Amino acid sequence: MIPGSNKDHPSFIRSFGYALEGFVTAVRTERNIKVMLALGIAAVVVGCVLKIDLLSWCLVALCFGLVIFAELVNTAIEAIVDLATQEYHPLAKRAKDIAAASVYTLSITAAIVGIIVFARALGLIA
Ligand SMILES: Nc1ncnc2c1ncn2[C@@H]1O[C@H](COP(=O)(O)OP(=O)(O)OP(=O)(O)O)[C@@H](O)[C@H]1O
Repeated sequence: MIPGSNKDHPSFIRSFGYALEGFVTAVRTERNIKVMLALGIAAVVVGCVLKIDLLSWCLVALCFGLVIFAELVNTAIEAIVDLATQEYHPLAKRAKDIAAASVYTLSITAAIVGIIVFARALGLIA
């Protein structure tokens, strides 16, 4: 039986375990998540080197988390679409393209925030 399909929902710890499993699977199978994690780690290193302030750390953490979140949701949507059809379908294309667009929208936003945060830390902007 699929866990959670009856009235006995999995415990919090077991649910967290499934979520962790999902995260590990996504990191193992999706190149984009690896790239985003590497960029996030790079941002943390640059933040340490430039000694950015607390609010800037909050912005870096928020952007990092949101981009990873979007990529995870995008990966889940891709899996659902592939489960629904292995054939070419305009709606499958629409769903995957829009899900991918959400990741790029957030990535570009995070890049702009990162440029502003680090440019300010370097004294390039007030
Ligand atoms: N069943 C389908 N029907 C129509 N178009 C599809 C279908 N599956 C994929 N596509 C098209 O191919 C593109 C790439 O799909 P794919 O599933 O390979 O995602 P991906 O390139 O692995 O995405 P990501 O890089 O985020 O992992 C989609 O954005 C969509 O335009």
